[in-house]
Amino acid sequence: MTLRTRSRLGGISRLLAPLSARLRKHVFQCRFCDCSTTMAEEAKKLAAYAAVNNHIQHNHVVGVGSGSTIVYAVDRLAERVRQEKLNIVCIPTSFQARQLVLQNGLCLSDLDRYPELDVVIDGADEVDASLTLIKGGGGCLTQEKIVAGCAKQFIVIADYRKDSKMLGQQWKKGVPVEVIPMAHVPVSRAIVRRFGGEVVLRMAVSKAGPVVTDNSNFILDWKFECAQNWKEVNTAIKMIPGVVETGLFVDMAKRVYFGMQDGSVKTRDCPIH
Ligand SMILES: O=C[C@H](O)[C@H](O)[C@H](O)COP(=O)(O)O
Repeated sequence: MTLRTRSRLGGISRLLAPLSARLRKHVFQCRFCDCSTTMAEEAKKLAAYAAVNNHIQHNHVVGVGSGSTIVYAVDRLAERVRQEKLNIVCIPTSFQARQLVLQNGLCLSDLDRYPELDVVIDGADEVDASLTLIKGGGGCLTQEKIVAGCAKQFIVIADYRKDSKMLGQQWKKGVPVEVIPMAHVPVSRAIVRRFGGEVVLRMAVSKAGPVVTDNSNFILDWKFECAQNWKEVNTAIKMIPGVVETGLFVDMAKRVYFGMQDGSVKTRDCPIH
């Protein structure tokens, strides 16, 4: 390394010195590696920690969502239970959530014993301006919606990539619809006939054939063409024989926490809750 290069590098590191560790990490990672993944993971963690810090209290019955963002929430929940000796009961929304609860040594229960929850924390694939959500990217929508429907507060955690004015802006994989296997063709045809777009049967990655949900059903992904009245669409799709549930969560979320790229957390509240 020449003296000139060394002095240039010294100048750069002096310039960076006042920046926070997180920002410095991003500056370097943005230039030299796959920083977008690191930033998104950091953003998920920020949102998850903020939600657990703000909404979980002693003696709460807590619904545990599914996906990659919820992993950070369960980490923080377990940390708070250990540190603050909180008495918390967890209701899972999927096989994955159940495993997370058990692996973190948290108290596992179910809706038979706790049909009313204090708070449910869950991720989302996309959130629009009025807090309508698309969920089910990981195939867990039905149990998630059941558990969220039993909660006094349904809190969503997401990174900045999920934040949209209108559904479909960010999330391009469509609305997941869980169906009884024998009905997947008629349901697909009925959705396209009524609402247009395209419906695809979700295929498994490390298994031959379709994805099979925790409830032994299939998932259709409806790639819609334009913005819709999501409340009406949700009701209409649910009326098609063979449909178990849709990944449209309308008027359910009370607050969304978005972890942002700059290390902040943005919240959006539902006007009707
Ligand atoms: O089926 C999966 C769930 O609805 C997830 O909560 C959703 O897909 C968001 O997952 P992630 O936190 O991995 O983005």
